Amino acid sequence: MIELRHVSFSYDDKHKILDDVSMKLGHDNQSVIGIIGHNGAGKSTLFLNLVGELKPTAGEIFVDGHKVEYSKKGLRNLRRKIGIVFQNSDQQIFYSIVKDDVAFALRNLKVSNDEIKQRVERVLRELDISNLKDQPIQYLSGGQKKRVAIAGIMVIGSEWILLDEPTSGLDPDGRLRMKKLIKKLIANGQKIILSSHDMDFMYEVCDYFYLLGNNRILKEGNRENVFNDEQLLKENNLEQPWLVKIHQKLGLPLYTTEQELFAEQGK
Ligand SMILES: Nc1ncnc2c1ncn2[C@@H]1O[C@H](COP(=O)(O)OP(=O)(O)OP(=O)(O)O)[C@@H](O)[C@H]1O
Repeated sequence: MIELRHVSFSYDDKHKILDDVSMKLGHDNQSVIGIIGHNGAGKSTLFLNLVGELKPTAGEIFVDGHKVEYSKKGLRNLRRKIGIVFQNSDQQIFYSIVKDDVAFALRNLKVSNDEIKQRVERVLRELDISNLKDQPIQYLSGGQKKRVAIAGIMVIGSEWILLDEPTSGLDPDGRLRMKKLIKKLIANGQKIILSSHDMDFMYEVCDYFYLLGNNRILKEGNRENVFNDEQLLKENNLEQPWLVKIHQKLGLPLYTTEQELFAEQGK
């Protein structure tokens, strides 16, 4: 579990971006946790605090009961536990060739060359991008770059993976692949924290939600709890997922996926 105790964060002295935020991420064995909130609500800032790229200006973060230490060693340990895939894949490209880039973190963690080769090949296969192995990253499409960035995190095998806007810039096929990938990661025993403005995607994929707004957690809970509150979503510039709209407006049961709806209603 990742626990935030009274965490505050500001980039400057004037504005608090996170103000006394307490969370117990994964407290009830949730495997995909969604962070939602309007533009500028502080989702990315929260993520950067979770991976130790930013240090809370007040409060503390605990991972599996251990307080996060901001020493070199403490941060190295944290990176083995929590990996992040940034919204903009270009932010995490370190080498020009795909296989070297994916191997980057493992080299830093002093993993042997043989093991690096094996792990990189396995992850590229899992992501269906083995054919890109020797390609220069600069010539890849946005969706392909995203998969390379994810490979670079998956290869570490960290327990937690943070995905900041994983569907931005993806076409419907890319979005579907992302859903499948998340399922695969969960099946591997990994846990995901997701942030996205794509409410339909979030609704379907996550099993617990935090709504961030006014620098605080305004609401947390399961699908039903969070997405049935139309007013709160509106106040936070968030759209209700279409499956929730048809539930509320047409009186249909609250389905989790489109497949579930069509299977039930088509009977
Ligand atoms: N490096 C920075 N220096 C100063 N202010 C920053 C910095 N990064 C973000 N901010 C500010 O912090 C606030 C929260 O930004 P953040 O990127 O965390 O929000 P977000 O919820 O991820 O937004 P979005 O949905 O648009 O991605 C915004 O007001 C933003 O302008």
